[in-house]
Amino acid sequence: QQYDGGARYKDPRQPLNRRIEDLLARMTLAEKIGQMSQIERENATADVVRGYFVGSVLSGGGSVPAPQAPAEAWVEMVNEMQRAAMSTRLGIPMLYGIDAVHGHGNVYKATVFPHNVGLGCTRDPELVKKIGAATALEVRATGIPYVFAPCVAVCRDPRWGRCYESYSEDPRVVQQMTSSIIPGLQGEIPANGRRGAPFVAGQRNVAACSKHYVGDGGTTRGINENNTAASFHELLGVHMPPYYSAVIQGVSTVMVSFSSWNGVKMHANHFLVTDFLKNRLRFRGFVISDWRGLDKMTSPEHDDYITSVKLGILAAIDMVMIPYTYTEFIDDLTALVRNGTIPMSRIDDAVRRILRVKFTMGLFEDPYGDPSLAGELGKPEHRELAREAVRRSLVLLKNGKPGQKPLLPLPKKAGRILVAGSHADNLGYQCGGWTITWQGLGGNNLTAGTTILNGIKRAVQDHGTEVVYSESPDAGFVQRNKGRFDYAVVVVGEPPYAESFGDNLNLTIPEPGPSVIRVVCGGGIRCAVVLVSGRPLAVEPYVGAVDALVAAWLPGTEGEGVSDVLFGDYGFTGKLARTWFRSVEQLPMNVGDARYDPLFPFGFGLGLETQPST
Ligand SMILES: O=[N+]([O-])c1ccc(O[C@@H]2O[C@@H](CO)[C@H](O)[C@H](S[C@@H]3O[C@H](CO)[C@@H](O)[C@H](O)[C@H]3O)[C@@H]2O)cc1
Repeated sequence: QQYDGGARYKDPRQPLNRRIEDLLARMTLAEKIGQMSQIERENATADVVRGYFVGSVLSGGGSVPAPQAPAEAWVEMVNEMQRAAMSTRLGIPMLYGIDAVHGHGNVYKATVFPHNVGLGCTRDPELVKKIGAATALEVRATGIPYVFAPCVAVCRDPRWGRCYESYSEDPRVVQQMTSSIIPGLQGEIPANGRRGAPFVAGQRNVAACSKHYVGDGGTTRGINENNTAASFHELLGVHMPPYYSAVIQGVSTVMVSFSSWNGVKMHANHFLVTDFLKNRLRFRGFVISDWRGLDKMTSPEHDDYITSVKLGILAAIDMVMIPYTYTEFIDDLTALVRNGTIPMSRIDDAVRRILRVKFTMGLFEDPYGDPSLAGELGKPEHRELAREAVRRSLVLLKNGKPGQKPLLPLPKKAGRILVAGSHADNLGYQCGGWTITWQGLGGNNLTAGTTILNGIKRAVQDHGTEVVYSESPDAGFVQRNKGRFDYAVVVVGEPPYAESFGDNLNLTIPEPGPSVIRVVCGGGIRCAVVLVSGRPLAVEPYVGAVDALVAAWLPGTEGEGVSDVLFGDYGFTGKLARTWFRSVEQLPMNVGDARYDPLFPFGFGLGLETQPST
């Protein structure tokens, strides 16, 4: 059927399902399988996008058009690929996806918000919704309409390298944040919206992706991509609740986990993907695999690949993230359909879901990035929001030794103060993984932001206080000068990491952190220790020696949020969203467990009122 602008599916006045069915009926098998293929941007030349009818392109962690690429370069890159997609016979726009783990973290000069482990401590859904909206604007500033966020993992063991991507060990906190970040990213679903239907409000919002379905945070000893041994009841009670919330909020896509449930790979789990997510929860967006998720179904990886393709597509994965081996995937899936192993009805279900998301989000009407949004990237209002999130995420674990007055809030007016530690003046360390590169970086040149030391200096600059910074002062220095310092701030913690590179069985504070704590705090200077980490660490050996202890998590680019609270311009309001263990031998140990003997329990956090600046 024609309308004045061409085929019915191109007419935005047509009902959604009529557009979907009209387009589907026109598509060849090659065009359908192309829609199910997501390739890495490195391979997405115009010829490949056009020749394989590619439906989606992604940036893997750290995959950028050029180092320190500005928003305009991102928009041009995405639009060039889109022009190729729009030039195909049916002109189906491609969907560009990227991670937004803590803001638009891959992108130079984007606002980097606190990682989820800190946001969970705010217990502030409205704040998290605003972060979603700001993130959507920064992602759109680069011409991208789709993010692989939020991670809605319920991390049950801090030995997991991705625990910082999880809001909490408590599914209710994760649900609360999920129900906020998704409408922040996608926009609020309409009151009369169809349950489970994907929703994106407009061109200042992005399609979201709740991940990694399901049980990614429950693996044995927190081993990344490993097995989650749990009864169906426990899976439903601990790991599934955030997906109820995500579907209710109209999440557009769900990403399947690399992990297994009771020995069955999630990427091959028909019961949980089809029977439960699609049929029981009525999820009507599309299910996407993780990076090379079909390859990783077997050990060794990619062994008997065509069987993995069969199992994954029949489990009901709809779009496959095949960064590099897209020709093999396309050939294998084509063969499986041609020989009847995979029915065309399964392919049509996948393509309907993909088209439903693309039509709903207006991608056919607005396929290209909007250069006028470039100013949204890293804009001051977003940085102020991030600074507020840092303030609200800090958790005060100790303040004052027995019989002594509390150290915090620190007086701005002091003769001389010492700032020490590897994380005091290191923007990369305070951002953590998934920042500019997949694994994150050290140093202060990776992007724009303010370090914790910057914040301390600015806080005291008008009060005649001298700030002495020494990353790793030796005992002699401290002994010679201890009488000259009113107090010290010691900032230590973990270096950046992502995924399996962060798996850690001992969870000790990495050196030189403990040494600096011992030298400074044990050297007779009153000290506040600020811990920059993606999770609770083994701090019991040091708690007695310090005057104050603050969990800052991974605060991101706005380090002044830490000094705002250290000096009392704002109070401490954060509450632990994770149990703080005494010893790793206790793990896993979560709130509600019969055996529960934490150093600091779930929900703990000392309060501290603000004080007039002195
Ligand atoms: O050199 N090595 O050793 C190495 C190892 C593993 C790699 O594998 C790859 O590295 C990353 C960067 O290339 C990719 O982002 C993914 S991660 C995956 O990708 C999705 C899209 O980014 C995210 O939404 C998911 O949440 C996440 O689980 C993969 O792990 C790459 C290199």
